[in-house]
Amino acid sequence: MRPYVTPAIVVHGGAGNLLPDDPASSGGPDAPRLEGVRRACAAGWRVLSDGGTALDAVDAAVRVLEDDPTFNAGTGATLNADGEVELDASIMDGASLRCGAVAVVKDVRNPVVLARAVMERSRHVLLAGAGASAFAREVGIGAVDNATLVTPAQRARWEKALAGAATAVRHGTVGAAARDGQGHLAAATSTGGTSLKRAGRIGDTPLVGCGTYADDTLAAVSCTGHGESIIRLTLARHAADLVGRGLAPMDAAREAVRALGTRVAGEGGLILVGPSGEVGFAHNTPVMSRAWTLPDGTVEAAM
Ligand SMILES: NC(=O)C[C@H](N)C(=O)O
Repeated sequence: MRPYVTPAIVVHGGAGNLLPDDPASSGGPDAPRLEGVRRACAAGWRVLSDGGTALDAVDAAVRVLEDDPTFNAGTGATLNADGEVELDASIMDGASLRCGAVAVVKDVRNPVVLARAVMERSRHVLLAGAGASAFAREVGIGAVDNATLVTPAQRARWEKALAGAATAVRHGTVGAAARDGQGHLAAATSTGGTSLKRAGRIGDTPLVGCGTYADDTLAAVSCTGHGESIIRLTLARHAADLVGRGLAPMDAAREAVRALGTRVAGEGGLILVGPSGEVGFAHNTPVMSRAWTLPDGTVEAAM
């Protein structure tokens, strides 16, 4: 039996710009984005402190963020060029290296739950589109109308963007990485992708090794930012490898994000947890909302 170690969790609510119409622009500790990542981190911590697994903790934390309309995932996700929500998500267990992912899902409220079902209840790693929806129904995940995932704020942004009035590029994905009391790692990521993306576009989030990676011997990582750049660098695996090569988690996060900028001119950020439970995060965008726990369970948050 492995000795009990102090659990740790870190979550993010996306890297990007702070827009004037962003509720977080009002600043202060209660701004919705900070409040959201704090709540998600606390939800994950509750699972860990009750003796739950890292996998359950990242699942719980990401679900909170998917249900929070402030974030670009689940309800409140950004709209594609056709004005619809198309969701991507993935989850990975660092102990077994099992993983599951879904892409281009239009009718599921919590894509991270479906990604986990792909991991645990199918023979596959990644299901997309109509096939993912059919699988959701098979495992008892109910259908929601696409319109219920669209918030008035995102509809208004979409209309502005179509009219060419929106200038700022905005990313925003959600994710979590955790270590549990047994020392196992897990990570999960969920997104609506990039705004005005072509229908059918798939970003880094559901691609294991790109948007998400977890290996008990390396690190658990969740990425956010320009998906096409992140894919080219297989950023999550790259960051995990840096920890594996001996970099401290914070240094590994910084080095991986530096490479994102210098090698592929990509914008984004990432969070990670190393095997020791030390967390790391970095971004090269103006902001990245994030929250993490201290060993006593206190939640810290920053933009
Ligand atoms: N919001 C994001 O972080 C975007 C996501 N990485 C994607 O490209 O799909």
